[in-house]
Amino acid sequence: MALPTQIFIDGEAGTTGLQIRARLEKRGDLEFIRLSDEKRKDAAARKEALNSADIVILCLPDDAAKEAAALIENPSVRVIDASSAHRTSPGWVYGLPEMSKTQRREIAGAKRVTNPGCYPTGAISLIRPLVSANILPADWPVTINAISGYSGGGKQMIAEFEDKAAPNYTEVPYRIYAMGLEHKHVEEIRVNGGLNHRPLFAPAVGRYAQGMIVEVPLQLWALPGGATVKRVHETIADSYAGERFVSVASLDEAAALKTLDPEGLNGTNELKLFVFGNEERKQARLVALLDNLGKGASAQAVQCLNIMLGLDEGLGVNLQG
Ligand SMILES: NC(=O)C1=CN([C@@H]2O[C@H](COP(=O)(O)OP(=O)(O)OC[C@H]3O[C@@H](n4cnc5c(N)ncnc54)[C@H](OP(=O)(O)O)[C@@H]3O)[C@@H](O)[C@H]2O)C=CC1
Ligand SMILES: CC(=O)N[C@@H](CCC(=O)OP(=O)(O)O)C(=O)O
Repeated sequence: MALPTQIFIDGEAGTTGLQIRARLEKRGDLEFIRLSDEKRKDAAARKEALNSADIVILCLPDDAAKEAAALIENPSVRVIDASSAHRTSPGWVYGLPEMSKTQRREIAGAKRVTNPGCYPTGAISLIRPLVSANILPADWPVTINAISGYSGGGKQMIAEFEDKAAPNYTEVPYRIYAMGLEHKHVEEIRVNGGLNHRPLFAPAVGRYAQGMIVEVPLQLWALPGGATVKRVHETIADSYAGERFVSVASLDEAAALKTLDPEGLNGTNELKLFVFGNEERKQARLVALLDNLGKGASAQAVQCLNIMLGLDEGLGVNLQG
């Protein structure tokens, strides 16, 4: 019988780390290297753990994730980084398996996998198939609107919204942010979406813990080639046919919806895409629904881990061959 895979989650006490741990806890094929509370930020203890694991999962702020990656000297250690430190770095494979027909295989063989950002998971999944099909020119000035639950900001933002004793405690119901147009996800979306120009990204956070909606509005009449709602939907749906964790609502299902709840997929690794459109007006709203801590972080990291371990995702894809 094969020995259990040794896993070290650096940052296990944080929002993403805790959820990864909870998802993996009962697995008999894995064993965990853990540091005591006093040692979890001790560089020497972390270095030893980082170099003893088969697979390390980094659930740290960006600077600490860069530091952790640099501490790894053992060439057999494989890494999944949940932070945004390496999202567009050379030598790191982007951990969104459904992004292209070859991505799953690249993840399976990778030593360094960068887990996608929560907003980029939704945005790239909507944009990339349309750019690949030449419906959306790579030069198009894309806009992305989004709302996330406050757990997207990690322990600090959770305290801001939940802990009345926190210095910055707030009861605000909704707020926009990143008005300086320098959000850390923009370049990641541009590169993996296949765009030539930085999309205009308008995120917001709401007074609820978890779940997000990412939206790309499109004036179809302005697109060269004059795409229809039907063609946009078909193109996106075809891209994810047969995928276990990404689904595309039919146009009828989308048309029947009066509202959409950002918490609808909480606790899952699912991503659901919608094309809301009006053929006569030649306008569409492309929408992605996901859990920022599920497909947007922890559950996605577990999916990458499974692919790296060569485990069957139920898709009939042979990654070992
Ligand atoms: N929350 C989300 O929706 C998503 C988060 N991510 C990314 O995942 C990463 C973790 O985020 P999140 O879990 O939300 O953040 P948290 O702030 O909840 O957790 C970060 C953890 O890292 C620990 N930590 C900080 N510095 C060090 C260090 N030098 N050595 C060891 N441990 C350290 C913190 O310790 P302490 O407990 O003492 O503060 C904390 O436990 C971030 O890069 C984030 O951008 C990615 C996708 C979505
Ligand atoms: C609501 C909120 O603040 N969300 C965070 C993004 C979530 C996150 O941690 O992003 P990564 O996936 O890149 O690590 C933000 O906008 O900075």
